[in-house]
Amino acid sequence: MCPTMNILSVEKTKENEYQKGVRHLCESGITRIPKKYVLPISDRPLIVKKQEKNDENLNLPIIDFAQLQGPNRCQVLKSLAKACEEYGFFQLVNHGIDSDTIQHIIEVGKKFFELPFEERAKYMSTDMQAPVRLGTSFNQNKDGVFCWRDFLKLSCHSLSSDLISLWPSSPIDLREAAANYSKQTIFLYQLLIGAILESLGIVKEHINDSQNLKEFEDGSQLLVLNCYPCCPEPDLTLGMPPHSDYGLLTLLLQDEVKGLQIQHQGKWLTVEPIPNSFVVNVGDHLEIFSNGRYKSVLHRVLVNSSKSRISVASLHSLPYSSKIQPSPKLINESNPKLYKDTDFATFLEYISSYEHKSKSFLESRKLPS
Ligand SMILES: O=C(O)CCC(=O)C(=O)O
Ligand SMILES: [Fe+2]
Repeated sequence: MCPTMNILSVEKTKENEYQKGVRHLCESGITRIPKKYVLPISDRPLIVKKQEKNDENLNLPIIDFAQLQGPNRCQVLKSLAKACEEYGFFQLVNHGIDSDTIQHIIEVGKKFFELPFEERAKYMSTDMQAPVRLGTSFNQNKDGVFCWRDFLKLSCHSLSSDLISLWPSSPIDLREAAANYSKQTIFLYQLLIGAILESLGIVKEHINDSQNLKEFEDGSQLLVLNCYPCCPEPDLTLGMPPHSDYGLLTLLLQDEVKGLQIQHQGKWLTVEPIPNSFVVNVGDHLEIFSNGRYKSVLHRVLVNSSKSRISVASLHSLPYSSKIQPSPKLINESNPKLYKDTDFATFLEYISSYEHKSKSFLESRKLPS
């Protein structure tokens, strides 16, 4: 074999290995990260020293869900609107989902990623639309530099027993934990999106037939279990690159290990985990629906050398038959329409065909001002 062929086939073998994920890579006992994961200097995180740490920690606005359901609703709706406008993020406490349900999903997530590679590999797919998909990086079909994340995506669209039977059978209680978690987060989401519409001044009576409340309540749900293994060189890579979430709302559960950063006033700030809370963020579809009033904000994930981290993102979006468009209720002479209408199929094609980074989808939808 000629030397160039040899180099090419070695590179191809390495590429195939990286497709197997970060946990698989770590199991080989690496002490440095392969070049495939090393970001260009300008994209690397600046991991700050201990004494400066307080400056970059962020206490997100806190929304008390129990208060939202009580006599103080009006006041809480105002705080909700402010959080969605200024941060695009908030922490939700007193949400009513019991701590057993929460611990259970985190536990099965940890156990799943600890399974032998062959067991996990059954669920690998590079098809972005697969109902169950174990994958790695951000978009492993497209990413030039890989990020330090493995994930399991479970589609929860109309939670039928046929769908659940496609989910991993190991660990033994994964299906039960994920189905229970899905039901409870859908319920929470429905109450929360109702409150968000109300905070935008769109109450039930004002929702017209073309975009009725049911569309918001009956949308799709995707659960993403994210696993970020310990990384020997955390300042050279990221667990997730800067991105915004595509849907209406994301309910994120993180374990006690911090890593999530959001971009706020031009700075990357680390979100302090609060036990038993959700980090909730506005997605691209809600930014469009609100005609830019609520912000879908860039966020990314740092990794660290001593602790692996698990998070569970529950992504809620409109049904696949819907049009993604600014609410006519929020458009008037002083608030002209800022985004084009998009049908869901066009949107899905967009996210699977582009390297879905930064705010590129939103940028592509902006109307010239
Ligand atoms: O793991 C995290 O903290 C964030 C995950 C995330 O941004 C996502 O799944 O879209
Ligand atoms: Fe995200």
